Amino acid sequence: MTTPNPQQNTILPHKIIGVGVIWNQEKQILIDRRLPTGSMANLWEFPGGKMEEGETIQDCIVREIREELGIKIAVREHLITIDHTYSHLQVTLRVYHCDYLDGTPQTLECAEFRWVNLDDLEQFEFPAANGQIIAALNR
Ligand SMILES: Nc1nc2c([nH]c(=O)n2[C@H]2C[C@H](O)[C@@H](COP(=O)(O)OP(=O)(O)OP(=O)(O)O)O2)c(=O)[nH]1
Ligand SMILES: [Mg+2]
Repeated sequence: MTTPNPQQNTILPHKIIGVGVIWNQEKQILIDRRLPTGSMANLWEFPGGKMEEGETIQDCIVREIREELGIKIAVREHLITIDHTYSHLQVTLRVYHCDYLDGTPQTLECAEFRWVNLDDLEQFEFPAANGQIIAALNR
């Protein structure tokens, strides 16, 4: 999908991103740090990635979290959907609450990960669109 970019008068790619806010039994949230290469390098994020053809958003979130961290989760209720335009990409972040089920997180496709309390999220540097996710979690 593409969308006009009024700032540059060009066409930007548009990606649907499945994003999981993964809760453990201690009411902590799993965040990961993006790799030092590629777009938005080194920023913290909620695990997830691009939806592929033929999969549901729930399939996408389960798959991405298995690929990036090697853990099993269950996708629960929708939290928020955010449209955001970066300089190189337009994203629709479809964010769902998830329950941690099984497995020890590993840095398969991320630089590091951490279980954090909701109140501690503000200490980490996230992409610009994530301010709305954190605000929704605090409502
Ligand atoms: N997973 C995730 N992506 C986010 C968040 N906030 C945010 O702006 N994004 C953006 C960054 C990226 O442009 C896009 C996610 O795409 P990605 O590059 O991680 O996609 P992917 O995991 O499928 O990785 P790849 O195979 O394309 O390398 O969404 C967030 O909290 N979590
Ligand atoms: Mg990803």
